[in-house]
Order: sequence, then C-alpha cells, then structure tokens
Amino acid sequence: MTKLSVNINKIATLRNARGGNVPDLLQVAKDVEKFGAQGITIHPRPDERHIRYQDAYNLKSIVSTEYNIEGNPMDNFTKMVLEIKPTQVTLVPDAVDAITSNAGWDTVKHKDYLKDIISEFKRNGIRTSIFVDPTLKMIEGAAETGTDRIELYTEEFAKQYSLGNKEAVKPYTECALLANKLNLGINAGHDLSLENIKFFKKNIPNLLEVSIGHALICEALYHGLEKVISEYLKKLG
Ligand SMILES: CC(=O)[C@@H](O)[C@H](O)COP(=O)(O)O
Ligand SMILES: NCC(=O)COP(=O)(O)O
Repeated sequence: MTKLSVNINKIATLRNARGGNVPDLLQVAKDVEKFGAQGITIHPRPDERHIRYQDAYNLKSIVSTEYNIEGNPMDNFTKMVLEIKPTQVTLVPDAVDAITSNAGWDTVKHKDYLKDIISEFKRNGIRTSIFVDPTLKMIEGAAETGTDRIELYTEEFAKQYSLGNKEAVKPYTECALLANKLNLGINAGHDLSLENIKFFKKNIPNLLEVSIGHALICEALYHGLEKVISEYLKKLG
C-alpha cells in the first residue's frame, strides 16, 4: 500500500495572505486525516512564507497519522525537528531563497554530512528520508548515509508525463529497483497529481508514501468551485 501524505503548505499560504486564521491550518490537518489521508507533510522555509515554525509545533498534538517535516537541516530546522520528534524528517537541500524544491541531494559529495545528521535524527527515534534525483549513483550514495528512506524528486517525471512522454518514468523505476535491493524505503513527491499518480505508482515497486500538496490543493479548489458557487447563488436568489 502507498500512503498519501498531504502537504498543507498551500493552506498556510492562503491563511497568510489575509493575516488572520482563515483557513484554519490545524482544522484542515484534522479534516485531511478525517477524509482518509494517512499523513500530513509540511515544509517550513526559512522566510516562513507559508508554514511557520510555530505551526510545526502546533501540529504536533493535532496530527494523529504520520507527521512528516521536510526541509534543509540548518541549525534552527534541526533544533525544531529534534524538539517536535515527528514520525519522519525529510531532508531537502533547498537554497534559503528557493521558490520551491528544485534539486535532490548529491549523496556522494555530502555523504559524511548526511551520515552525521541522519544518525542524530535516528538516535532520537525519528525516521529519516532524503530527497534525491532519480540517478543510480545518488541511490547508492543514499544507502551509505544510513537513511531509512529516500524521497524520489518527481518534478521531471510530472513535466514529461504531462507532455505525453511516459518513458520518463524509467529512471524512477530503475532507482526504485535498486533502492529495494539496498533496503531503502521509497517515498516520492513534487508535482504528483490526479493526472499522473496512478501511472507513477504502477511503475514504482514498493512505493511506501507520496507527499502531495500543490496539485492536490488546486484540484480541491476546482472540484469544490461549482458546489460553492451554486450555494452562493441560492443564498442570493
Ligand atoms: C520536497 C518537495 O518537493 C516539497 O516539499 C515541496 O518543496 C513543497 O514546498 P513548497 O510548498 O514551498 O513549494
Ligand atoms: N515532498 C513533496 C511534497 O510535499 C509536495 O510537493 P508538491 O505536491 O507541492 O509539489
């Protein structure tokens, strides 16, 4: 079974646009779980433009499924994760000013750094995952860091799939086969959507979890729009 972890960054983006508490991030997290999702993902960024560090702490007592916190393990991020002790931390090598995640780790170049930080999280009972591009060398390197899982960075697959290029899943399948051999658990994320998720899952042996945010929230808006507009029209009629 592949678990669905819903990334709620976009809910925080919307809330922050007006400065109040609408939509209520904690209530959304509860509802996402009530509707069947098996996890909540957040990816706080240094400028706190969507998820704030305080949200990460507040969610700790709210999330009753799997709590996944993603980010670059800079000092304040690491301190926060060690205090919260979520189910899983996903390490992403973001630049401070990145608009969104745009690359996986170079697990060869940063092996010693990753080894140290991963062992600290694991000593604290936190499952670890590292964000990687779909290349065999990076999967081999990941296995040497001691991480429990990898998260396959799926932006390129999603882009190519939307252009009709289904072959683009091949490197992901090959990496998944290698990860299975090396006893690495497999997560995946970035730009996965209702359009591409079924095909992706079918081609990834033992896909444990996907984290989906941007597309899922956009799809929820589109699917809800007709209903909400008709309710307004009834009240105005
Ligand atoms: C690692 C990853 O692909 C997602 O966490 C993504 O980076 C979400 O972050 P934003 O919501 O800031 O785009
Ligand atoms: N780890 C990926 C994630 O949390 C969501 O990415 P996206 O669906 O917002 O692109």
